[in-house]
Amino acid sequence: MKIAVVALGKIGLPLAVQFAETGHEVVGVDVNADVVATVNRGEEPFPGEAHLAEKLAELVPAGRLRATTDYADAVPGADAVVVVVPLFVDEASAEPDFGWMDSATTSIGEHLTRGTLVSYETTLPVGTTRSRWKPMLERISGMTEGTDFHLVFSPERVLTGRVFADLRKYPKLIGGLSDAGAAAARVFYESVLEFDERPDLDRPNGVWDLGSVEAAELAKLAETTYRDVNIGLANQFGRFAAAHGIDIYSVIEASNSQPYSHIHRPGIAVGGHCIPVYPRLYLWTDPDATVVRAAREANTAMPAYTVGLAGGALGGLEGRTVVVLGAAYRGGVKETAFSGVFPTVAALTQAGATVLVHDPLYTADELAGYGFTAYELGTPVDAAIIQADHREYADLTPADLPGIGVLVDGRRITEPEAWVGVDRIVVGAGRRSD
Ligand SMILES: NC(=O)C1=CN([C@@H]2O[C@H](COP(=O)(O)OP(=O)(O)OC[C@H]3O[C@@H](n4cnc5c(N)ncnc54)[C@H](O)[C@@H]3O)[C@@H](O)[C@H]2O)C=CC1
Ligand SMILES: CC(=O)N[C@H]1[C@@H](OP(=O)(O)OP(=O)(O)OC[C@H]2O[C@@H](n3ccc(=O)[nH]c3=O)[C@H](O)[C@@H]2O)O[C@H](C(=O)O)[C@@H](O)[C@@H]1O
Repeated sequence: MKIAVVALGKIGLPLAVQFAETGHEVVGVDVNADVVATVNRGEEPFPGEAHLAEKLAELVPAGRLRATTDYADAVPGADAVVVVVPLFVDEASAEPDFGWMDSATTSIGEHLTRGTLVSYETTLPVGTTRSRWKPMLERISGMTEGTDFHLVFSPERVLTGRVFADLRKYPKLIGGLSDAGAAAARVFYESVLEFDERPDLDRPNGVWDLGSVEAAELAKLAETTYRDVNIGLANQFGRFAAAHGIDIYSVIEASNSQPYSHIHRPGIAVGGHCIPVYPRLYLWTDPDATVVRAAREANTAMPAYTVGLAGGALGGLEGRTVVVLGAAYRGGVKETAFSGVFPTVAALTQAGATVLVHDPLYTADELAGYGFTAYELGTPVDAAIIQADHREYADLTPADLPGIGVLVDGRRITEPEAWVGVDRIVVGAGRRSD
């Protein structure tokens, strides 16, 4: 098969590699010429994805995978076009911003030929595939979906950093506009993916046809909104527990020892371009979903609450020097989309603190690009707030942060024994040391 993968980002590039590894001819299209050039050298454009570097170094020189900025070089004659261009939510209006996706869809439509399966994998509001992509592709290509080409939605559910393992582990959900489209998608995904056995599932692991594009769209929004709502609940429990001298982590461990409880972890922020965003895509079509809205509010309140913990312990933040540890939205990922670093720095600055930011994955110049002043370990500070659970932060000691009086651990990754003599506060557990 000839396959085009549209967007060689943190998801699209590993997908292109996966498809090439299963013996197909794969061309990746990206508008970023630097990304294309890097891939064509057989190198990875971003760090952190397990096995990506070695797979690229093998597949690209062997001519099994290449990249281009030119849709005309990738889409015509393709058996399948897989689209993973990001969709954004406009911060001010809370409306989805389809800009990048519309542009990609226009380019695909201009070069689409008969017999191609087009599969959108980007997370979408329910109804988008049918009401937006179908008419757009038909108008631009001059062809008819269902007879000339097939259009399906198949959400991508993998976690960055372990994409290749997750592709084997999770059922591949699909939804078509017709039975024939769904059948074509099944044939395609069964030929490019291999699935681990999952005795824990009621159905065999593999391609799961959900019967409609809308059901497949909702499945992705449901699982991610569930995560946000669950974390929102954990954050409310955590705030209550800390106020009552209870360690929520031991409570959650106890509650989750029974099979019907899966309470997530409280923390300083819910970041990334997925979990904080998808509930808003869901709310866009179901504005009455009060549970979803309340969880969003509970989670967005956490950075200011966490800064308040530091301020309370220091007796005010005016004139204090505070370092925020972690610019990334979670540990081990070089990504700042909706990261808790932004509201945390804003709240500290507003309270009059001098704010520094540290992240092992970012250079001082990169941090300056966000308007942050970089912090070097070993420089005196009054307080530190752990924002991202980078592994390195578990090993920090007060000697790394000379003068530190207060540590607010927003991710509960430090051990109390290492912080004797420092006022250590864990979000969700307060000052308890057990
Ligand atoms: N990052 C994640 O953890 C996950 C993301 N997803 C889905 O994958 C989508 C993509 O996410 P990432 O790969 O992380 O994004 P990314 O930000 O890593 O990469 C996006 C790429 O799209 C390219 N691009 C923009 N406009 C384009 C166009 N018109 N034509 C071709 N390429 C274009 C950019 O140059 C960039 O290389 C997300 O919106 C989400 O729906 C799904 C599961 C996990
Ligand atoms: C494990 C999982 O299901 N992940 C899905 C998710 O991945 P992502 O990279 O966003 O990470 P993740 O969800 O762990 O953390 C988000 C934030 O919550 C915070 N977080 C997390 C867990 C918790 O208990 N508490 C908490 O505060 C955490 O600190 C972060 O700030 O979104 C992807 C996507 O839809 O595109 C899915 O494909 C993935 O399967």
